Amino acid sequence: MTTTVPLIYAFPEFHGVAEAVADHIVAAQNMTLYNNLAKSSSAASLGATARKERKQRETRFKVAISGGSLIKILREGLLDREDIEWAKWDIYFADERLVPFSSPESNYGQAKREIFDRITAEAKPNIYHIDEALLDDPDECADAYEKCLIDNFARKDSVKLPMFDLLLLGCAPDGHVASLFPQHPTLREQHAWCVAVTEAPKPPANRITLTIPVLCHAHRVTFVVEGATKAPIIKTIMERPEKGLPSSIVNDGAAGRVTWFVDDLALTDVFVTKKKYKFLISES
Ligand SMILES: O=C(O)[C@H](O)[C@@H](O)[C@H](O)[C@H](O)COP(=O)(O)O
Repeated sequence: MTTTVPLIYAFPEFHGVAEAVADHIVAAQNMTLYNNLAKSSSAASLGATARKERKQRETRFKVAISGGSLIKILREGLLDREDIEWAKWDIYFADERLVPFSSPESNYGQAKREIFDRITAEAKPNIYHIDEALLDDPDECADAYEKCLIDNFARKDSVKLPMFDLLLLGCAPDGHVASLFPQHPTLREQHAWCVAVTEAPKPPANRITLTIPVLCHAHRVTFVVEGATKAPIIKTIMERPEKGLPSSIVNDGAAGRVTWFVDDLALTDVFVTKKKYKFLISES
């Protein structure tokens, strides 16, 4: 297993993190839209229709988000900003809990109430959520969501894995990421883009999740982690990658493309060894 020096954005006081995460997201948005525009304009060999289609597809910012406390941080950081081009965003879910959207447990439901419904921009982002009619059939639900990804990431153009421009992920105290749980068989999935999770150790038991290959293939992966309850797991992820926790697998698998936004409390246990880390924003 490779050892990498994690990039950690560390905050002595967490109230600044929503803004810092938002700055990071806007930088990623601008870079993606600018680069993709340049790329699609130079695709001169394509026919006019193909060029138009490709341009429409490529000049979008493709983001996947997980649930939990991340949603509130995104709401705090993103809603008041004017430099977010919501109309060019395609928002997917890294995982979803199979409960009605009206439930407080629903990732889409929470994101809708906290963020999507409050976007004042005239042009809204495209939101890709699960099919609520398939809640009782986890496999069908996962297959349908994978089909949605295939349609939008054009597997027919021999795309082997979808490449999100940005993943925004939380990390749970047990080290699970999206809905990939430690030692759960879904962790070993190598081919599917999206799978059903049943008997999840954290309720609700039924979920769907993007798989490790998809998470590790993203252009940029961002973890946002706060609170003292996360301190032990942050230490384990940073210092014991051989334990193979889901978050460690993504941290290693996307090495060089991963950034962590971690508050002071969650860093308590690694501060003693902080010289090992590259702190981009440190204690000043
Ligand atoms: O649906 C889920 O369970 C989430 O997507 C999950 O992966 C979440 O990101 C972590 O559990 C962290 O959640 P907290 O930030 O709320 O601790």
